[in-house]
Amino acid sequence: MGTANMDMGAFFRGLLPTAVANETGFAANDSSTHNMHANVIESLLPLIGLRSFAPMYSFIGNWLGYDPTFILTALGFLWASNKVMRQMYHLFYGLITEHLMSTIHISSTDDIYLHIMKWLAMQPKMVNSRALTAETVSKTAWEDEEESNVARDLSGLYLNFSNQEARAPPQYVPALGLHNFWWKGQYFRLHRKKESFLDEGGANGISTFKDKEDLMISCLWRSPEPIKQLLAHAKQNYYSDHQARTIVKRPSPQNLRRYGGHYNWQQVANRPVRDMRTVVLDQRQKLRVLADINEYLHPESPRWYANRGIPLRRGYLFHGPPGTGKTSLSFALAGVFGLDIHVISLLEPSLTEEDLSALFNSLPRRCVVLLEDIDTAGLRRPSEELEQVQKPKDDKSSKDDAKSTPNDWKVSDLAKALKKDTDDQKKGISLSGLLNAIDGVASHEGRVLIMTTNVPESLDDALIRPGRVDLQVAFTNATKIQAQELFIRMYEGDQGRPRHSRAKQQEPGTPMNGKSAEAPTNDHTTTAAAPLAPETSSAVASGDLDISLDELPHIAREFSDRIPDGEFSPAEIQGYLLKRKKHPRKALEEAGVWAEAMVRQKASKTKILQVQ
Ligand SMILES: Nc1ncnc2c1ncn2[C@@H]1O[C@H](COP(=O)(O)OP(=O)(O)OP(=O)(O)O)[C@@H](O)[C@H]1O
Repeated sequence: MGTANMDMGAFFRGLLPTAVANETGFAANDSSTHNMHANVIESLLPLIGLRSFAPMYSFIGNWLGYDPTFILTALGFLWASNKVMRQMYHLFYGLITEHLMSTIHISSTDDIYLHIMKWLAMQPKMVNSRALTAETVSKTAWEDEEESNVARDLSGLYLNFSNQEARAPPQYVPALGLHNFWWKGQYFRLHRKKESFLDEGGANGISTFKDKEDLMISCLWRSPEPIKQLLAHAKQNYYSDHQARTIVKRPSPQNLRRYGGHYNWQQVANRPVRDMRTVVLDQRQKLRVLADINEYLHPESPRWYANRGIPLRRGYLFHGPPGTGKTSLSFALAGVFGLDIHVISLLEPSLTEEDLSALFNSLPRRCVVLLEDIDTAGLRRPSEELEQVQKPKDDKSSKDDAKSTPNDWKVSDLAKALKKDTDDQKKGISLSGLLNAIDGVASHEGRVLIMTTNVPESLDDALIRPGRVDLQVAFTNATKIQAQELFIRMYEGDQGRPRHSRAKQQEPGTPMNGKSAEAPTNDHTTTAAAPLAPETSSAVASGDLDISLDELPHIAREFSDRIPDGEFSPAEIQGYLLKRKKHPRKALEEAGVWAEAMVRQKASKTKILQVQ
């Protein structure tokens, strides 16, 4: 017991090194002091439940041959110094962060978040970080792709994209947590963190937890200037090819729109700019619109308008039959002025008048707003129009209805009644709602508003009065000159390697290679099965045509002679040419037959094409 007491004293000296700092020696000679310690320890042991350790402690001491107090003292010292170091580190770090570092916070709901994440994904330095998040990269149809990356099927004739996902490497971005990186010789710290928040009033009014991410970028500098430079650089990088692209935005889904602001619009496409030359339209009309928008967007315009008390807005009405180029011109205009295009269709069922105002309210300073189908505002819903169209066809049934007594009941009556009920509930955008959005308080000044319609006559005068519509552009079915231009546009781009030598050897009007006009004109026509074979990649890629460059204007003129004036929309002519996109001569030869068949089809109002 005495030994145990003595050992326990040593044990406590180890546990409480500061308290026993002046005590030295495992076996103290001073027995009175020793006894006093022993008593104190003996009385403390039951309190701290260490009595059971006493035998083990003496056993370890005997086994080691020296007092375990030294080990415990050393461990205690390490633990304490670790604590002190940590505290000092935090203190030091806190002081540096507070006085020598600057931080900029970025919310994942802001576009800057996209800019910086795209830039980070492109930084090999960050990719070398040991904590990364891998992301699947989905490419758009417009992104360049090497032909050698595309596989073919076993026959070698058809392209095969079954392995395209496997070939696309993931993209790596810094994972959640702290990262350090250097840019332009400057140290940056990136803290990526995620927070959950309770989203009240989610879908069907059910509250759900949602994630929100934040980025904190800090630099070792007393001003955030280096971070601002970094963000500006990331933004520039993000928009590096913006000049050659048009960003298309549409209203976000309803559940996102209720967050307002930035959430109202979502990018749906980022496509190459549409060249103005590819829109076939009367040259004077085109130039007039271009000049008008150019003047309106001039930096001097806001002051000019303000000085005269005129609201800074400009509206355009593009009207004409379907497929005549209204949307195409809008996109080409957005491309010319480097503006994003915000497309709203008034036929969208979930769009309310409040939404429309909110959408106009959250437009950027300069942009093109394309309001499609404005004739549907405040007018009959399309379903009702359909009913009207169907009525003459249903004459027989209406006669039957007349014969039937009021007591006769049909299932179709119930269906009609139910449909009317839902249509009444779904009122859509009223005319006043649309006018409010266009020029009410919510309207954003500075934007280019383009409204399109197929039925200008049905528009309310209020909608097209000056101030709301400042310039009207009429689109018509293709004239002969436009058909000729469409023909040239279709084939000139692919004139990369015209077969001058081969073409020159031909008699004018003689099909290539001496084959009949009906025979496919690529080089795989020697076998009976060849007409079914697709054009091989080399033929498609090289742009080989069955005519020469010099012949194109002449053939285009001949083609336009075979197309009746103002009968077909540019979209119809384009569709015809697209089916013969490597065979302008064939397109010329078959044009007459196609035009006749189309005229017949239109006259008979059938939707089934006899010739395509
Ligand atoms: N004037 C034109 N010049 C060049 N291409 C045209 C022209 N008109 C139509 N097209 C082609 O036809 C297709 C449909 O054109 P677009 O969508 O611009 O017609 P739209 O008048 O807006 O039709 P809708 O009234 O049905 O919306 C596009 O592929 C476009 O390239």
